[in-house]
Amino acid sequence: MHAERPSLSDGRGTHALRVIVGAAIVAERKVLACARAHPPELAGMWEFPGGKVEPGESETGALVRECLEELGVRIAVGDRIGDDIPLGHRRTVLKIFAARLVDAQPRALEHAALRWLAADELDDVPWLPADAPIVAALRAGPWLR
Ligand SMILES: Nc1nc2c([nH]c(=O)n2[C@H]2C[C@H](O)[C@@H](COP(=O)(O)OP(=O)(O)OP(=O)(O)O)O2)c(=O)[nH]1
Repeated sequence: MHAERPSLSDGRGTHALRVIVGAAIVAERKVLACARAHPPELAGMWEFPGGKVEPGESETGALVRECLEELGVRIAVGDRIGDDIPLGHRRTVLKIFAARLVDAQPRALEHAALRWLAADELDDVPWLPADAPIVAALRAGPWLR
């Protein structure tokens, strides 16, 4: 017997469910948006900082690690924003969490640029298409009020 990663069966075999986590970091009624530097097909599109949950890691743990790597900040992770978003044709979902800064100010260690956006500025940047429901939830919800 050995421990298995959570998995789903699709009738063609068993595949691990891959989870990408992202942080909607809110401060002073603005949310942090980050411009991707790579790969070329995603460069210039804006996203929430985050990345893949590695084997053995919690979703929250992955988000804290990614924000430290990408922005040089420690965050406190809050509630989910929106629902799971399926990404592409693979068994991958995107999950976004509200978060706040614990100490330092974010620096673009891996991104091309950072911007703090108020509710009425959310459309000022081209978000990755999958982020549209999250951007809509941020605009309608309590986080930026
Ligand atoms: N971090 C993040 N990824 C997003 C968002 N929206 C969205 O479609 N994605 C997609 C883009 C990428 O295909 C994937 C995340 O991959 P990534 O390359 O950032 O993840 P990672 O840092 O763990 O990857 P790696 O370079 O270490 O392999 O999820 C978002 O708001 N934040």
